[in-house]
Amino acid sequence: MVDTVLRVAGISKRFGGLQALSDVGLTIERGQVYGLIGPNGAGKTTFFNVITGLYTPDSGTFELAGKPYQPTAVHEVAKAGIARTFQNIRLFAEMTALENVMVGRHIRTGSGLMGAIFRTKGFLEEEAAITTRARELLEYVGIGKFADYKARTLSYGDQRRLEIARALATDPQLIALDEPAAGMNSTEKVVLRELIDRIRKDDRTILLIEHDVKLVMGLCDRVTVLDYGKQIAEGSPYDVQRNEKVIEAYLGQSHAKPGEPNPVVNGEEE
Ligand SMILES: Nc1ncnc2c1ncn2[C@@H]1O[C@H](COP(=O)(O)OP(=O)(O)OP(=O)(O)O)[C@@H](O)[C@H]1O
Repeated sequence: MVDTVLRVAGISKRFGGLQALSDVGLTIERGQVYGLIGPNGAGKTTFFNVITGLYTPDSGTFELAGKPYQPTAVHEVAKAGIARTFQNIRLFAEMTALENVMVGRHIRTGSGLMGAIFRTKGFLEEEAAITTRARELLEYVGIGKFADYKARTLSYGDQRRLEIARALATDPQLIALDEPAAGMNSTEKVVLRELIDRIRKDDRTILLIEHDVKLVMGLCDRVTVLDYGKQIAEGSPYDVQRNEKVIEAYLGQSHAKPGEPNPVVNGEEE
């Protein structure tokens, strides 16, 4: 049986005179890594911001794990089951790596403020469970040894992995990664790729915006391509790389000049 995690349809979003998204829709099945690509300014981040409740869309319908949801507030969307990372890393810089992950986990806990103030037995047990889970997740993403380091002291690649651990801590239906490889060197990218592969194998579902086309094509089961806010292709990486409209969209931008290797076809974009 096909198990759909995210189904969105007819998403449009306008900023003043600019149509940033026009009637965009996609369906992501459980266990898929789904890629969202497109030249600069195509609308990828706007799409992420709409489905995660940061921007209010002008139109669109949304369904998460078979239930309609309204992406009206970020915390509601997180509770509903979408966790995300950001293009510009957003960690609590002065908190430790462990504390950053614990913050993510608190979304799924119930002791509340009174429990915290009076340090009830239930609260203390819950905190212990949260700490254990947060440590496990830091190990899982490969930065367990930095649990007690302040987030700001971690390398760029490790901060990105910490963001992923924090997102996983919410036990999401869908984990949305906004350019996870941005600014990484090639060694860090290999490690990231292995991590995303492992997350998928552990039965998670991933939506990925990424500029590194090689990474997208190697990892994703399905890909949607946006250009000027419109969906110009959807399909397997193999088909999308050969789609005329996609090749044109990338050639038409600064990504590659005519006569130079096309990043979509050759998967060489950095
Ligand atoms: N808050 C906003 N207000 C006004 N215009 C916006 C806003 N956010 C995005 N835009 C515009 O919407 C269009 C789509 O931008 P968006 O950031 O979604 O593209 P993108 O595909 O993520 O680009 P990039 O790959 O460069 O990150 C761009 O023309 C951008 O300038």
